[in-house]
Amino acid sequence: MASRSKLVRVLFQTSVRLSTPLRSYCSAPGQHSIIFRPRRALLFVAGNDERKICKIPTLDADCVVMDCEDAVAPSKKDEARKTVTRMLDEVDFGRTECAVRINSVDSGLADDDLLAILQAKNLPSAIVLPKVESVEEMQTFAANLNTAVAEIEVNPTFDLFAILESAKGLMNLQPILQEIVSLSDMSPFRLAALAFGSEDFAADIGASRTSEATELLYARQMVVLAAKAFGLQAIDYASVDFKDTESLKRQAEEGARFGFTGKVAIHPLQVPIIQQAFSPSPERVVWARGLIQAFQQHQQEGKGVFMYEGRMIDKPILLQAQNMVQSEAVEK
Ligand SMILES: CC(=O)SCCNC(=O)CCNC(=O)[C@H](O)C(C)(C)COP(=O)(O)OP(=O)(O)OC[C@H]1O[C@@H](n2cnc3c(N)ncnc32)[C@H](O)[C@@H]1OP(=O)(O)O
Ligand SMILES: O=CC(=O)O
Ligand SMILES: [Mg+2]
Repeated sequence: MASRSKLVRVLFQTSVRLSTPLRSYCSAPGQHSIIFRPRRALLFVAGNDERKICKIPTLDADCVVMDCEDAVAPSKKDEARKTVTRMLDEVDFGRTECAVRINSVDSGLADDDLLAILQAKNLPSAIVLPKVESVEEMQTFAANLNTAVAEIEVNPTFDLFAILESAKGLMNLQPILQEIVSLSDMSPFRLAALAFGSEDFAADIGASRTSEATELLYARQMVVLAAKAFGLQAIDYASVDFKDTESLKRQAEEGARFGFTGKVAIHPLQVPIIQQAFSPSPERVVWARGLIQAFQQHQQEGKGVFMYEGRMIDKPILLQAQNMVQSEAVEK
């Protein structure tokens, strides 16, 4: 674990380095950390699988996550780092945002991942950190990222997606999030999303996975609640049975109803199904717009509650309708 004094030293070194903008982000330069990005499908791909990475621009995913962690065998970690770094520079990902999942802090591999990836000229806009479990490892991550950034000539800022996938991580969630927010004041990252890692979580608590996912219910809702409390996007689990597209549709629609803003995809077949599930349907948007208008009329008449298309409407339902209209607007 990095001591506070080491962290402060590294932060100081970072703050005095050159800031010539020689590099760029691999998607949407200039939009980083300012504009809300829809991240409905986050398509994972093994970092050492060049053939699959080269297919990404044809798949119309909101976000690709090139993986250096569990999709990569221990003997291929170095190959994955080199391939990801090269792909960042060689592939035009078009509208698809680029993220990289590094190994967990606990693995001892995260430093080398960061140092390698930061050699790319087109840096990823987001870093995905798996198996987040403690305040101390977030301090180590921040110190390591600051050290790695100090080696390059630009001042990037990364969106951070933290994956919660253990009982310990979920039980420590609030202090972890508070620490990340305070570290991000002095570090080149901004926490943007929480993701739920169902497969590691099931292994951690000794659960058996089912298509209905009732064994994940409490943990998923904890992730959504924490994400909303901290103003973050919430990314639901990977449905690994990728040929079962009917179940995927049901699972993705359920995630959207729970308040998740997106979902992990592992196969191209899943991308359109997930993106559709996390987009409000045109009929719902028309319904929401009508409701908002009716609400305003009733407010002018001094009525807080009224009936609209057979349902009782009051302020919280107005807020839900406003969410729907807003999410349609950002996805355009
Ligand atoms: C629990 C977790 O940690 S989830 C996150 C980590 N897991 C991952 O990253 C896994 C990502 N997914 C994959 O690697 C693959 O989809 C697999 C291994 C599951 C199946 O791969 P394949 O056997 O090649 O599947 P399939 O033959 O159906 O693929 C159809 C086409 O889509 C491509 N494809 C498959 N998955 C992906 C992907 N994730 N990204 C881009 N292209 C892909 C294949 O290359 C193939 O095209 P090709 O014939 O031109 O090569
Ligand atoms: O990392 C993802 C998971 O499900 O585990
Ligand atoms: Mg995992």
